[in-house]
Amino acid sequence: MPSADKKPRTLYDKVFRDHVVNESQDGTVLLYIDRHLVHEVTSPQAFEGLRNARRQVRRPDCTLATTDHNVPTTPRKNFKNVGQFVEEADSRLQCLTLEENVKAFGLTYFGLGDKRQGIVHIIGPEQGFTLPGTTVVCGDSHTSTHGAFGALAFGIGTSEVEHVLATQTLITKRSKNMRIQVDGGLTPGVSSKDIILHVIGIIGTAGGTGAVIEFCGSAIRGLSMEARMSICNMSIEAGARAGMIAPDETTFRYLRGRPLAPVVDTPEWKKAVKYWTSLKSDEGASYDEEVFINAKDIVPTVSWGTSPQDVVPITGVVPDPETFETEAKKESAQRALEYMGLTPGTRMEDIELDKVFIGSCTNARIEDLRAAASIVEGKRVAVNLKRAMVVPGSGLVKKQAEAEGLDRIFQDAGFEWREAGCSMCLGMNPDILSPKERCASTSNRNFEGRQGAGGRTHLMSPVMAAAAAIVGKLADVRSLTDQNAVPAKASPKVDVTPEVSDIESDDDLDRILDLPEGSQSHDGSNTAGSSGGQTKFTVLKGIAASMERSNVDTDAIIPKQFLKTIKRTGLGSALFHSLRYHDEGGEKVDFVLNKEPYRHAKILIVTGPNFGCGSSREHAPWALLDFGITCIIAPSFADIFFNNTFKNGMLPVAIPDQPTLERIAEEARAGREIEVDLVNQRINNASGAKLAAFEVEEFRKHCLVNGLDDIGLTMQMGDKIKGFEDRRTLDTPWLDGSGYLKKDKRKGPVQVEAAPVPQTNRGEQIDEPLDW
Ligand SMILES: CC(C)[C@H](C(=O)O)[C@@H](O)C(=O)O
Ligand code: SF4
Repeated sequence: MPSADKKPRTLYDKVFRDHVVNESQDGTVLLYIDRHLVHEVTSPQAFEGLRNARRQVRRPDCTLATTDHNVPTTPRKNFKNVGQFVEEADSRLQCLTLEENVKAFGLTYFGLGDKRQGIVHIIGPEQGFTLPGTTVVCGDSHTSTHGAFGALAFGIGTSEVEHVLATQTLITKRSKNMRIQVDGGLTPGVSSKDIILHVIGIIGTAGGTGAVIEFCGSAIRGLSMEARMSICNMSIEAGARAGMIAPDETTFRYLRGRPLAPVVDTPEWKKAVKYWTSLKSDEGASYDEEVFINAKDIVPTVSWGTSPQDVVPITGVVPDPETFETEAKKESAQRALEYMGLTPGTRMEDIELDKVFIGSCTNARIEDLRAAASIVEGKRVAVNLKRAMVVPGSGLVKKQAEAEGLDRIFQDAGFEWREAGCSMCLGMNPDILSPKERCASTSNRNFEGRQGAGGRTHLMSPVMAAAAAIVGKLADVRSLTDQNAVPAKASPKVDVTPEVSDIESDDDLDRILDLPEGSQSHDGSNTAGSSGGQTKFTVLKGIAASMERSNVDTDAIIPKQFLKTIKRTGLGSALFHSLRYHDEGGEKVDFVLNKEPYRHAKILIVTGPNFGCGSSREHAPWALLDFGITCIIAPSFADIFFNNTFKNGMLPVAIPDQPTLERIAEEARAGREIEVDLVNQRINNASGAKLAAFEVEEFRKHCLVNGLDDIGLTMQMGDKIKGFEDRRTLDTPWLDGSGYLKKDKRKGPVQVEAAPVPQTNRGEQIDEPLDW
């Protein structure tokens, strides 16, 4: 709740401050988590951890689970159960494991037989589970999506999933504040996906590292909630911890009537709206970084390379690596072009495609499908395409699209119309690209092998993907539509003079509370633990392997096919899989970890920045650990990866000074051992002479040196957490889950058999079978 303190604060500062359970002198914060989304890939090991420690889920009423990554998107007409439906054994095991866990721990679950199932980041907002001013986490990097509501939403690793399940809190630190202001009107054919691709093109995939980005400005204000979600979704591709947009009338209108939002026109709704309206940055709040963009400069944008920052206007050409500033950038562009099978100077519009994918948590909401359908209506998919598919983000999006006849439009044009899931966004399910196949995709990552080993991804907006499907090549949507008008359904609602107003008085609030439905679619008792538990890290001496790469993503550290395990161990042989092995099998002799003495490396030195970017998969540190590497030294790290390493008794050391890092790398290249002394925060050569000093947060060091399990430590703060929860119940009663769980006076919230919610988020009755 707003405090009397007058220091101007940002939106992020406010939401963060409202969730502090405890703050230590070194700035380590125990943060309360309001909403926890769970999926099958990043939760099995967390539930196993709970079982091993005999812990319960603290707040089942604030936890919502679904299955999305592994699920086939084939028709579910004959669906009986997951065991029969999911053919691939590892995928099946992961889905079944989630089902066992949600039953055992009493969680609400939308399984494959439930129309509310879908991609975790689509269903949270759709259900009203995601609310302004909340903290939202999920073992998934695109949790940033939920920031569109003015929530502080971020991805976490599996150890942190376990921590939240057990304690409903996380141990964290304050992030920096970054503001990206986009002003003016968007030109025809340009959508929110183009805004975010443009932004990432400017600030780069490490541009937001360590920061929470607040998106603001008239262009952002003019966007619908769904369009805002696409922007916040990809803040992680900009390296940020989270993305946020201040809630406004558009937000409140979207939330009206959602099953888990406060009921409209009740005192609770009024109280909630009043609080939500206070969630905006104060006049004069300061930011560590600011970027200003004129919306007029944004054109339909596509990616050419293997990083989301590799973007150009569709009217542009494939860039020449020689024009890049540094040797490292030249090399990485060269490598990207080789992988993508592209030649510098080729017009983007001349690039022929094999497949088109419209889907993913970035762009598989109803407005995305409407926009794409408006482009393909009455046309045919180009004959050169092997496949064009539309994968709605949830069962409810699918149902709504069918009610509007969008499925027919797509199918008549030659698209496949599929069931909800992550599908070809990352290919953990049967929807994948074959090697060298080129795909126009509305997803968010174009990393090597992302959509299938050897597959080539071009990122773009739904209307651009639709245009590409019709032309058979990357295409400018503007050439398929009236140049002077935004096609009726082709772009999210854009309002150059947005209807944003400050709420200064009770009259203003009343006006907001009276908002009509509007034109927007309505889509839609813990065992106290003791701390003890992990391997201690004090001094590590050993062989170090050196890699000369930048932006090494977690997909490269451990590709998706290895995420199907339900264990933490056994991933070492798959570490850096595509860098380490040939497609046909057999080791690549040049790769450092295939050479002696580096096969026995205990330390990894990476000379380029932003190691571990992309996905939140804790499988990345698990694979390094299983290989034998417990310390990684690099100029900088992506936030989630950095956190995940500590949770596994590993030490990431940031050495931003390039000459110092080079000195350490030289020792490694010479095959000499190095020594990482955490206690004294020094890196030494084999004979003990100092090569570098390094920084490490006090609390993290304390846990590593003493081998402490932070869940156990947090549980010792049970009283403080309980106190916070009591206050939360008074201040924001709508956050105690009531939608799917009933409360028992003695036991607190307990799970009940899921009865059909009275209404879907679009107002119709649900009559489909529910899982339980
Ligand atoms: C599986 C999950 C950990 C991962 C993520 O965190 O992003 C996935 O959703 C992805 O998009 O790569
Ligand atoms: S990015 Fe792709 S794989 Fe990850 S949650 Fe979104 S749709 Fe699923």
